[in-house]
Amino acid sequence: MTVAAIVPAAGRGERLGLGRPKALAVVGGLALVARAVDALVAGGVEAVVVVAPPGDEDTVRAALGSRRVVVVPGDDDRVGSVAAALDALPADADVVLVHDAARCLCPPEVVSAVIDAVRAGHPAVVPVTAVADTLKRTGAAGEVLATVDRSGLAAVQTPQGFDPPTLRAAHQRARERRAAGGPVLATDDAGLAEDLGVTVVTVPGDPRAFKVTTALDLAMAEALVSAGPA
Ligand SMILES: Nc1ccn([C@@H]2O[C@H](COP(=O)(O)OP(=O)(O)OP(=O)(O)O)[C@@H](O)[C@H]2O)c(=O)n1
Ligand SMILES: C[C@](O)(CO)[C@H](O)COP(=O)(O)O
Repeated sequence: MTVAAIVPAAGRGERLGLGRPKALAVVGGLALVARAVDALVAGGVEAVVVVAPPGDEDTVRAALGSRRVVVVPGDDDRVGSVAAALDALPADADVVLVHDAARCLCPPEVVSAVIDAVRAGHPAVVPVTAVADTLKRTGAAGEVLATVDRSGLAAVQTPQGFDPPTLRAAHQRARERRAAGGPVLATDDAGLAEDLGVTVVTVPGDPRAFKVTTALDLAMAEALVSAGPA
């Protein structure tokens, strides 16, 4: 039995604005995608499928160096990119993680906690952190409509863990919804599993698993790597 992972790295990184795919941005001398793969392997992942921007597969392979990964081309959105990797998973995988290349500093302990929870029998697992800010619902003109009770809310990170049939069924349902002209509203894989009626459980996430989205995030990642192990 194998612990496998899909690393969606096919985004264009518009909000980071480097003019090249975000997964190829470098922190402490290593591309984000290489750091994300290393974190997964350190946490117990044995086989990795990286999803590259179509046309940039060789550049992504070069950034990954000698790491033993399969690289496949992605799609227009994250859901499509993860789906594009499903057929490249090892046949004997009993756990599949999906981990954003952009969450490049995820501690290995988070990875292993997600794997352990799937192996304990949970079909879908997400790492979460507490929400620190007050949350408000706003209207079209930016006016505050209501204050949201944050006590029952959590911020969701990756890696998200699944038993393979659950992840495949979740993406099959998403494909069917798209084919029928309906929207795919989920912004993560666990959301697709929820759409199937699967109960998703949580494990503790970690602030270091933040998603590099903007230039400030990239600067924070660089500072954390320069500061050394926390
Ligand atoms: N078509 C896409 C879009 C996103 N992703 C991946 O999904 C993760 C989370 O996406 P996000 O942080 O939004 O990355 P980008 O889409 O690159 O960012 P932006 O929205 O700023 O362009 C990233 O690792 C990204 O590479 C992907 O594989 N395929
Ligand atoms: C999958 C994710 O990282 C969980 O928080 C998040 O939903 C990705 O969102 P994005 O808009 O594709 O960056």
